[in-house]
Amino acid sequence: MHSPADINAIPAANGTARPPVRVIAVASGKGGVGKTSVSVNLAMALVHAGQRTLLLDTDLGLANVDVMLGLSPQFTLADVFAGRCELQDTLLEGPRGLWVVPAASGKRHMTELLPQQHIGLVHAFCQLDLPLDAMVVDNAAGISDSVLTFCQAAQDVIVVVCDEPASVTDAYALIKVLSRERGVTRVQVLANQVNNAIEGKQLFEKLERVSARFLDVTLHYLGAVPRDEWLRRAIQRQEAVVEAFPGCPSALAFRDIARRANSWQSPVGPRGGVEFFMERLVAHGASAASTNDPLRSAVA
Ligand SMILES: Nc1ncnc2c1ncn2[C@@H]1O[C@H](COP(=O)(O)OP(=O)(O)OP(=O)(O)O)[C@@H](O)[C@H]1O
Repeated sequence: MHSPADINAIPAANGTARPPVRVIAVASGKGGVGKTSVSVNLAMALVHAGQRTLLLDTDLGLANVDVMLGLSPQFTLADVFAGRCELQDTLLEGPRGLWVVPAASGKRHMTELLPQQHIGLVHAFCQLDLPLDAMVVDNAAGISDSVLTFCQAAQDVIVVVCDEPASVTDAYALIKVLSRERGVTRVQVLANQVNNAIEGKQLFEKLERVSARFLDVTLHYLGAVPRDEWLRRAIQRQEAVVEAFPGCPSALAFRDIARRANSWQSPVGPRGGVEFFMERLVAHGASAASTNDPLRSAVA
């Protein structure tokens, strides 16, 4: 395993300078609000917009990106951590050349990545020689260390919220921890399963009011995805709705959101590829590790 300091010594696989990859972390606090649907469709919509995109499933407890896309992984991230394969072996090619790194479903003991595993992941990604413009990270529900570390390392965090009291409360809890404990100053809010545009905006305003009062974070309204029967049908068909039913309301909303994400300021960093994100991941994972139970780290 590599220490955080070693990471700077890891060369890009082909030694050439590449522009930094735009990394977008998708999280929600509460489960079941549509985070994976958003990740899958945003990634697919970015591909439609000409962005070479990788979708990384980091939900090691209840992974389902591959199921949503009808892909059959032979290996998953869990196999990488167990030393059974290289990260390269987990790569799946989805529709239109979307790259997918699946996680493993039902591994209850793997719901949390240890700091060393974060570092191992960094090393593996630095060796992965994929030409990429964007990476979408589908996080687990909740506010575990892994979720916080992935969000903190990404250039942008999308918090998915829907019109249920628990969703709003949990989204606020996530934003609060990201802001207070991880120094995140900017969060994109996406309202999912809304009945109309006004409902989406009101949901955002509710979160914004309370955040502006108590937190040092700026919330941006990324937009709303309507509650859409076509999206459910696409899930049944194991396809992204932007692929299966490109003219339906949710697909149009996802395309709009991808357009907006494309207009965000590009990341700047001394190194290219995914190294920018990965170095941040290691730095933040390492600082989180220093507050962790040393016994827990020692058994990794
Ligand atoms: N915009 C939408 N319109 C209609 N149904 C939706 C929409 N978004 C999500 N759903 C429904 O909600 C279900 C849960 O969505 P999804 O699996 O994306 O949520 P999640 O937040 O990732 O859940 P988990 O936390 O369990 O991973 C989907 O199976 C789908 O039926």
